[in-house]
Amino acid sequence: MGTVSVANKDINVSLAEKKPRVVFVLGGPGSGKGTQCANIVEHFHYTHLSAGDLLRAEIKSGSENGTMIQNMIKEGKIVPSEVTIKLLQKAMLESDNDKFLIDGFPRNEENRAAFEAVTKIEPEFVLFFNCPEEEMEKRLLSRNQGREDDNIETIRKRFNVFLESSLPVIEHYKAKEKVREIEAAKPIGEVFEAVKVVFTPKAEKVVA
Ligand SMILES: Nc1ncnc2c1ncn2[C@@H]1O[C@H](COP(=O)(O)OP(=O)(O)OP(=O)(O)O)[C@@H](O)[C@H]1O
Ligand SMILES: Nc1ccn([C@@H]2O[C@H](COP(=O)(O)O)[C@@H](O)[C@H]2O)c(=O)n1
Ligand SMILES: [Mg+2]
Repeated sequence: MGTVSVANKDINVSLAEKKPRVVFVLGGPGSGKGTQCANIVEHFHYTHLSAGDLLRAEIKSGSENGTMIQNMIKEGKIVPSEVTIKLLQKAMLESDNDKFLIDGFPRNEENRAAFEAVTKIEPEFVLFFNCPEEEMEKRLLSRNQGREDDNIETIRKRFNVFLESSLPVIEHYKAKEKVREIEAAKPIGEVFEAVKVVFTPKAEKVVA
């Protein structure tokens, strides 16, 4: 695998030439996407790109888009695709890896269509953490990571956005038979056992 570095201005090596393998990781707020991605990275050597984390880093960097992004996150709204896709493209180009977990993206139809049009990348599959709202709410209210959107008012807005805008994206991929659904309202270790089955190549699966 060739090293791709935006810092070295190696602009001739495009994302298309790199041909990254992408898994979209979706699920409601607090369903455990970030927690399980950390386990997948450790066991299956993917690079984890959380769209939310990239947007929060952009705010901290003092970027010209920072205030707009911060306001959108506080309201639980989806940031324009152009901004998020640029951050994802940059992160993929800067990585030496060619396998990516894209967590929390695409969040709506605009995200999905724009990513496909700009990058020409189709996900290998979509990992969907299905979790009841009641459980997600409990987890978010005790997350304690100082996130400005982990308050009950914003959490309710995020749940609405998930139902109205993100579930249709999951339906889109279900129609293409690309969704691998995981029951996420179980202890972290049990959820990961189900995740492992999805990521383990068929030939390696032991028949009991
Ligand atoms: N299976 C689980 N059982 C109990 N708690 C969990 C489980 N998975 C994650 N958590 C906890 O719930 C909180 C939310 O998890 P996490 O940050 O992974 O969710 P997320 O889907 O990435 O949420 P968001 O969309 O808000 O970023 C964390 O405090 C995490 O430790
Ligand atoms: N594709 C995305 C992903 C996230 N956002 C904004 O960030 C917030 C937090 O995202 P998490 O995945 O960390 O929960 C989210 O509520 C959105 O405001 C986005 O705009 N587009
Ligand atoms: Mg997360």
